[in-house]
Amino acid sequence: MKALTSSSLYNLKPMLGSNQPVAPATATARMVRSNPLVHYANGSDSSVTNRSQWQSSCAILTSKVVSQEQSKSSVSGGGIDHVNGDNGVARVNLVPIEKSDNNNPLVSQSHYHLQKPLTVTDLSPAPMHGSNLRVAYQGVPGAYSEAAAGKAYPNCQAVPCDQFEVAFQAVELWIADRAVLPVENSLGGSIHRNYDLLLRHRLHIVGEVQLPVHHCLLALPGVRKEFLTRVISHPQGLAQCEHTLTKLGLNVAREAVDDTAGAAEFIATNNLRDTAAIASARAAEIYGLTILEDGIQDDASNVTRFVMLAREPIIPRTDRPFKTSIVFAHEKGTSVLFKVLSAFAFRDISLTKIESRPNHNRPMRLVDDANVGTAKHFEYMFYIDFEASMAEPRAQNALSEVQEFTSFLRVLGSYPMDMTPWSPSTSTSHTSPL
Ligand SMILES: O=C(O)C(=O)C[C@]1(C(=O)O)C=C[C@@H](O)C=C1
Repeated sequence: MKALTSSSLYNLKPMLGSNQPVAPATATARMVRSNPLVHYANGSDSSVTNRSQWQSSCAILTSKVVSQEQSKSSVSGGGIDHVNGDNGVARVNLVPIEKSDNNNPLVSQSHYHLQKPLTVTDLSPAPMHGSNLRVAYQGVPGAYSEAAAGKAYPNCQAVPCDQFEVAFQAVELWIADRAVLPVENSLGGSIHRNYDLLLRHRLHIVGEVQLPVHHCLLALPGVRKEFLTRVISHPQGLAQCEHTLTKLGLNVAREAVDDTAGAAEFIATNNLRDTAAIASARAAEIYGLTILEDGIQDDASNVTRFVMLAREPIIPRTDRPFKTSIVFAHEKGTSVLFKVLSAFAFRDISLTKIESRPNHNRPMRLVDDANVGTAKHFEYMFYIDFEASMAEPRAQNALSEVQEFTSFLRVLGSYPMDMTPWSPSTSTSHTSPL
């Protein structure tokens, strides 16, 4: 499958029907009520979806839309006649039900679904496993992100995207159902860009996976290490193998590319006999390269943590360990951090991650419940992951307190923890069922 690019997403819009963006049904869902929603003042908030796609997927829903202007425009195609705007609420007309064709099981089945009233089961979150789930990831086949998609959603359809931002947009535009996003590695640390993207988009974290990352040095068949003048990979791949490359005597140029498997593909496509790639054994298989060295990560227990993103949050539970991710800021500076940490310490809630991202010169537009927006300047945005479910009173109380200390607080998601024990990584070629 060809990787999605931002221009291919743009080209897809007219094909899907209307190219008018509209907010998804839960775009305004707030887990901590009366909390301001964040937008970038420069209008870069791209939490949009395709109107006709959205309408055809949910025939009997109403949704708050981005603006009255958008809600008033009529839509053609997608099986919905038109949408009326009224105080920012779009009413979706019901799809007319055609005469039933009892000889055609598909037609009669779809009518059955249209006529059947919604039940509690219909409203429960989509199953974690399902062969129909389309999962967007950054990279090309053979990338670790593809393996993470397969670990999170066995038998899913993995959708390659050329950039992380495109993976977010693929979900927002209903081209994919989930996106999988690397956020931190045990050797290379945080993948900062993805924290910024989590803030700028309105997707929800619905799960996490820890993927052991087992790197190989790949080259064209017949190439020996002595021929190499260059090693290419994703910056994280290069960082995770830095010392081993030096130990192997490979003091050659190191160049960063978009993803590890893309590096392998680049060597194969351009028949580069002086270049090696750091990538997975599966990438070697796909692009016809040989493995010069196996397991070249600097630490055997090299693990990358990925989060899964969806348009809707999942309902937090207490029957298994959950983690919750939040982002917060205060316009009066960073002294708030100590108070926030104490809200968790006081309730014995363990933190598994703290990240701060500078936010200078990026005013943000916060929207309150009355839809009134104000521009705020935050010097830093703080991200925290803590080990508790939003369904637990202690987590709810901690967040109420955090909300008192902060000018901006958003729950990015409350989701089941990946409890897989961290063990030395083995080859990832067998971990991906894709
Ligand atoms: O390039 C890939 O294969 C990816 O999936 C990206 C990525 C990352 O961004 O950290 C994922 C896992 C590894 O840590 C190396 C690279």
